Amino acid sequence: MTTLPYDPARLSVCAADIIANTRELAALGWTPATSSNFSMRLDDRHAAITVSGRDKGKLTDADIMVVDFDGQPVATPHRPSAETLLHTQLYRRFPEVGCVLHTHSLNQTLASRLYGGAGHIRFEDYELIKAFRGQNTHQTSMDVPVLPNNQHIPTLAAQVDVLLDAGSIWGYLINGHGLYAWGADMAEARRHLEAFEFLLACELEMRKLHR
Ligand SMILES: CSC[C@@H](O)[C@@H](O)C(=O)COP(=O)(O)O
Ligand SMILES: [Zn+2]
Repeated sequence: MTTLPYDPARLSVCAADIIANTRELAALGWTPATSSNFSMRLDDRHAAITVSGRDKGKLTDADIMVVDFDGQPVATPHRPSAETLLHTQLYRRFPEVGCVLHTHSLNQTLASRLYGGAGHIRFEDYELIKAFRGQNTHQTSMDVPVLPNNQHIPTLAAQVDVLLDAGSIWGYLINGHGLYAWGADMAEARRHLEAFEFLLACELEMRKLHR
């Protein structure tokens, strides 16, 4: 009998959490056409992550695999998400990060295109800013970075590292692509993801209203 380098019971719990949440996010239309990827920390060297190319609205246990923090598959023949390094860099850097969620909603994609030139989108004086960990007033502003898209994920990851060096953030947009958000656990990452989505929708509506 081979011993796995991670706790299979923890993998089962994380897989169930990822599957349930991903199904809800897919039902909202935030994961079109097999896009998006999701992960949870298993321990200080491993994460559970979605297998590449799967329909994120119909995931089963067979669609969740394990990678190490170099992004390499562990004890599985499956291919991990093409964007695995964008997940593992967060687990590697921040021991407190327990979950990373990446979606491609219409609002996220549109906002990334409209604000890609500026390089960020600013949320100011919204009550929902308090949904982010560490924020306790609406009387503040928060800049969400927008990175240029890149099919070479190590290059993208290096750009994200520069952002992470510059200050505390809970997510970023990639131009024409989507949003990455994270948190201590699934509940916090989901809260952050939903707050980003709502605030991006507000900014897009404000533009339509010419405010
Ligand atoms: C199907 S287009 C979207 C992909 O290129 C990618 O951006 C994505 O989010 C999903 O890739 P995946 O490899 O399934 O994790
Ligand atoms: Zn993507």
